[in-house]
Amino acid sequence: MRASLIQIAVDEGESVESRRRRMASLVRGQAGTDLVVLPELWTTGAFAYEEFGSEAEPLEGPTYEAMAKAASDAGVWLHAGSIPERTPEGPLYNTSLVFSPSGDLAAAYRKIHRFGFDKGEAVLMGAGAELVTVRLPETVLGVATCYDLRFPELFRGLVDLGAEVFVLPAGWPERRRAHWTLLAQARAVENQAFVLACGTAGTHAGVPQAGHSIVVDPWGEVLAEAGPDEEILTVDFDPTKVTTTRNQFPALKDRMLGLQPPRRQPDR
Ligand SMILES: O=C(O)CCC(=O)C(=O)O
Repeated sequence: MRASLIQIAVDEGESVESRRRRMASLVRGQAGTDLVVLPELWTTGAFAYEEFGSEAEPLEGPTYEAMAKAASDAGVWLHAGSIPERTPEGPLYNTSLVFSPSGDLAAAYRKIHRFGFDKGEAVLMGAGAELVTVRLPETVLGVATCYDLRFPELFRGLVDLGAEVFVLPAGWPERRRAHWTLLAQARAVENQAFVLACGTAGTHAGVPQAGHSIVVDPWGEVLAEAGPDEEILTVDFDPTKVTTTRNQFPALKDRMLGLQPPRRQPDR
């Protein structure tokens, strides 16, 4: 399979509309690739909290329309990164969209772990509650977003649903780039799965972005890594390596489920 991760720069100097047009054209340029992956919240920037409300769109809004068309023009599976989704019932969500090569929506995933502790996304957006996988002809994708990378139990849940390739759009800050690389490799090794993690470049809301989108194989080896600037990272990988790795080193079969807390010792 061939995958392309489009690490676009999200800078304040460019309007959302211009970046959306530019992204659609970059996706159209990926014809011949099987799977294209975009970053988290690339219309506004993941740290542009003040833009979330004004730039939020319904699920089938302008980004959906532009990306559905770009996927079908290029004939690719497109993980279109995420949008700030406005819902009729009120809350915003950080929602990822996955399109099939005919431009149909194959899946939508609302980010489960919101970043910011007591501010930013954590207070402005609602939490998703459902794990999402997408079946491609060659493999099964497991979908997660940015801060989710810090929560291994989410990825185990995706493995239990059959995921072999984790696709993770992000807007990871430069300040914690070492964690990004380490956690991407950890999620790959512990789950014996591919990790395709696509971040942004540039600086928005005063937060320099890490870039360094990365593709890791089920043995934890880095197949490709971008630099800090805008870049399209293209990689060829063999999804059957997941089954081979899981058969040759069957650590997942040794999982001990349902571990109990320690029994209380009697007082002496
Ligand atoms: O976990 C981190 O260090 C970064 C997470 C983040 O930036 C996000 O989820 O938007």
